[in-house]
Amino acid sequence: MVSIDVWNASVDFPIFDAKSRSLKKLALGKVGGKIESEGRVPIIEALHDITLSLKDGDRVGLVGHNGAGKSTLLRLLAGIYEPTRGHSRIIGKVAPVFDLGVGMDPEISGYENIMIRGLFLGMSRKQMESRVDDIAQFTELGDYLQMPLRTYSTGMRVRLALGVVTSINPEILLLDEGIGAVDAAFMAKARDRLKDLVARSGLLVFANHSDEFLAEFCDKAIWMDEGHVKMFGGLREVLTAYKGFDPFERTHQHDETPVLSGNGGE
Ligand SMILES: Nc1ncnc2c1ncn2[C@@H]1O[C@H](COP(=O)(O)OP(=O)(O)OP(=O)(O)O)[C@@H](O)[C@H]1O
Repeated sequence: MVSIDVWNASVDFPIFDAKSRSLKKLALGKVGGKIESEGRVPIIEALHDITLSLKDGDRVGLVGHNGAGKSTLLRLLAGIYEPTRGHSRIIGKVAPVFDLGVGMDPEISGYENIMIRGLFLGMSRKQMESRVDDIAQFTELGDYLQMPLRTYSTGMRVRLALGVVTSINPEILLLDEGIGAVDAAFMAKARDRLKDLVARSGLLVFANHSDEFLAEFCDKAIWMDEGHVKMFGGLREVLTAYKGFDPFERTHQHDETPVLSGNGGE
């Protein structure tokens, strides 16, 4: 059984090359973590005193303003960052999908990149060999798959990356935004694969600014604010508190299917 537990965890980033004058300006800003500048080296407190318990079957959306700590929290949950203070325990194999381009080599072909990216996400060579035709077909990239990745457009790269990501069998799936940049028809196709991917994942944490995406994949949510967990609960309850209105309200009485009234909280 997979699980992630975090106890009173904080993540600090000391900034050795910051200028004190620009720091004063930053202190007036609304976004970002808390900046402590009393010592000689300013420290950004990206996460502060986080306690969380996630278990098998959890489908958790992650919301919050820019710089609230969502990406840093995902990296803590992935075991990429160790807590500066506090503890974390991750049971299960993590597939971190933070940047669709990570693990891709521009100089090798699309086919070779499918293999490399799959291995990077924890699959074996054999598993990837059995999936490569299906992935190739999904991407609709045809002969381009034999060309080096550097010849691809942004949308073509995303197609390739989405093909690989949606083919894996993750125990713990951590998704950061960036699942965009493809045309609408392809996105509709990718959504079905994403749904299947989430269904076979043990545990999902998904940072996204779109209510629609969150409603499709998650039933719980964490609201991050200035490095703190401001709220952790049911998706609807958390989104309502975060946005100041209920995004599912219009359909509540007559229909269980949510019709959403807007995107993002920013
Ligand atoms: N590598 C780093 N070095 C220094 N500070 C960092 C680093 N990564 C994040 N931070 C700081 O930590 C805080 C949280 O950033 P994080 O990227 O986790 O926010 P986020 O909620 O994912 O934001 P966004 O929605 O804009 O992507 C911010 O104040 C940011 O400046």
